[in-house]
Amino acid sequence: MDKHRRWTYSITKLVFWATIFAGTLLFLCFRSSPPSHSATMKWGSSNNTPQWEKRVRLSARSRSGHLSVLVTGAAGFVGSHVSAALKRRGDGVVGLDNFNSYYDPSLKRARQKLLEQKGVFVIEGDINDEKLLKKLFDIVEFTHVMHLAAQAGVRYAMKNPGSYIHSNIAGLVTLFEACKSANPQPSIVWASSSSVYGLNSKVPFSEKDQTDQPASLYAATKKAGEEIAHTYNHIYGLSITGLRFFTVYGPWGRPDMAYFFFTKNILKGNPISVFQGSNNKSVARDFTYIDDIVKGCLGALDTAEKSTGSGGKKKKNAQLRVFNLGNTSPVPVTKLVSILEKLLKVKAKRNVLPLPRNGDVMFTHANISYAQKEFGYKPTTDLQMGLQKFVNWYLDYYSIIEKKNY
Ligand SMILES: O=C(O)[C@H]1O[C@H](OP(=O)(O)OP(=O)(O)OC[C@H]2O[C@@H](n3ccc(=O)[nH]c3=O)[C@H](O)[C@@H]2O)[C@H](O)[C@@H](O)[C@@H]1O
Repeated sequence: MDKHRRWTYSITKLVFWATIFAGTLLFLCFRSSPPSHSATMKWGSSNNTPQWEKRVRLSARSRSGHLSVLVTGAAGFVGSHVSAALKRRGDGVVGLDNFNSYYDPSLKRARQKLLEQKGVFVIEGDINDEKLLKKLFDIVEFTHVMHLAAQAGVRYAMKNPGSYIHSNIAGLVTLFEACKSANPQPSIVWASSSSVYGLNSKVPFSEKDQTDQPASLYAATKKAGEEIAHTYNHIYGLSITGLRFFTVYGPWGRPDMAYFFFTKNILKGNPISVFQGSNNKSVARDFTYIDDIVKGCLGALDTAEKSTGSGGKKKKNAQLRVFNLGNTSPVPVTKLVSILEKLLKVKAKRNVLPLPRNGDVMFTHANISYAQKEFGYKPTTDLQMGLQKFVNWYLDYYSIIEKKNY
């Protein structure tokens, strides 16, 4: 072999092995990168691609005559249940959630996984992200927005007030801005809270009652949200419905809520703090089961009129509503604990403490006649039955063997 041929042979060999090496590397990269349906797909320049857009469109596609809904807070407790229910009946659903760590994000990921199996794409992104919202409204003509993303919890507001402003005020405004500029404008249904009744003592709570004495920053941000809704309805013709949820509980619930962490602590043999008012008065809540809340959310969506604005301008007056979604029968927290003890077959170690002045109110009690009249809202699950379903889920989800020491 002459010198020139040897040289060419070596180069060819080098190119051959370099190609094999690069090919292997590429193969390994693609194999280890998440598949397109991965639950961890995050919004950002790397996936703001035609493929990402296709997934959004596919998820938003509804059966003919059905709704196309953007659900914010879709990996949350109420959001995941509502998203699943909408998808089940043929509506198109795109979810949005920032997966923050206010409570265990692995529970949010598990909800997301379930939704993805049902064909609901949940985008990881924040409602404060204007660009993302604009992009979503550019890709899909959403008929409705179900806005459930929020910083929840009444007591946590003293620890992290900024998070309430970020999500419940700034986030709400960013979302309303995107909705008012969208063409067509969607109708909006969003989660307010029973906490807006604050120190109200007239029972049962009616939507007509005054709500100007919030007892927590959380309540104040929800009340502010109702006022902001009024503004966007008035100026831009957005159709907006606020739903005042009353202490929603059930399977896949929020670990920061009392019924949830009571269950955890009772099972672990840890003490629980049961709050009590002055003169040994029991604190009570109008606990409302998740399936009843979902029916209320769907009823509100189905009776929402269209927004009337376009190009950011109002054409005529649009619908503005607020509904209580409660159970109409308050139950003392002491009774909640007794039901849990029976269901878990474990005696709770109760520490009775005076109701702290950190946002809690003595009782809540919903008058639901308006929601009943407008969309036939009628809760059917009492606390005993609802907690039974929650406990079944809890034991299954956390794979805990029931203790037999009651
Ligand atoms: O419906 C509402 O408006 C609100 O309902 C719940 O707020 P809350 O009713 O305070 O629910 P929990 O935190 O689960 O408390 C339930 C009851 O247990 C009591 N509690 C709570 C914690 C505790 O350690 N001990 C205790 O006795 C509370 O005083 C309250 O009466 C949610 O956490 C809020 O996000 C929601 O907006």
